[in-house]
Amino acid sequence: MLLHLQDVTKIYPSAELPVLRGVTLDVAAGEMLALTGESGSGKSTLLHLIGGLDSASSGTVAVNGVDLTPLDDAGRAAVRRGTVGVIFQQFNLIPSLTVAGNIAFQARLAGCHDAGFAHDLALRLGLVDHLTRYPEQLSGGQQQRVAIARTLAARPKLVLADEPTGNLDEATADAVFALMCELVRDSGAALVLVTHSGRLAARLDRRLHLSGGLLS
Ligand SMILES: Nc1ncnc2c1ncn2[C@@H]1O[C@H](COP(=O)(O)OP(=O)(O)OP(=O)(O)O)[C@@H](O)[C@H]1O
Repeated sequence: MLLHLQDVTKIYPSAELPVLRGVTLDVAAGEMLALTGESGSGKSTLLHLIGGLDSASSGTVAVNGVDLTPLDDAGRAAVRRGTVGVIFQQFNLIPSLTVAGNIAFQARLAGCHDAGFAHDLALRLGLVDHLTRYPEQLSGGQQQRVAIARTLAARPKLVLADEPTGNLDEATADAVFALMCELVRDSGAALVLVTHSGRLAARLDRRLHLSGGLLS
């Protein structure tokens, strides 16, 4: 199993109640899953645990056969670099790098930069005329397409996307979402998508709902 969560709980030190109360989840290689839930239900928290950006209070989080729970921040980051790609709502591009530099950034960190593959992604995402521009010179939809290219250029086995089209108008969001799904599917990666949109969730293989700290 590419992703395996067993009885995962999360209690923030400053909070009285747990955000996650025993989440168990398996995601197979190549599977595309939507995670929905009310605001504050813990969707981003769960995604952060899967991506190794934070640690669980108890339970097991295993990515590609590696249990993240005993690892420190650096250990989790090492697993993430080689296996997991994250796409955020706010794009999170590096302002001082060009589009080409941003696309290559994560693949370089992961030690797998391939100029031909990066160019191919730029072509499919309609970015070849913008490669020498900087993020601030791009529209929101273009910036998110750069973020998608940057993530996929590192050839992750698992893509985590937190409201990736939440900052875009509906027409742009639909186009970017369709392109993201097509490219993730072609890459063979699995996708865990956090979304408020039932419409977008309906387009994926499987849907799970987070409520009261549990998945159903
Ligand atoms: N670092 C933190 N410290 C303390 N509490 C936190 C922290 N991060 C999140 N929380 C709390 O945990 C709960 C779940 O937050 P989370 O961001 O995971 O929810 P969400 O479902 O992603 O919400 P939204 O849909 O609004 O983005 C919320 O009550 C939030 O206030």
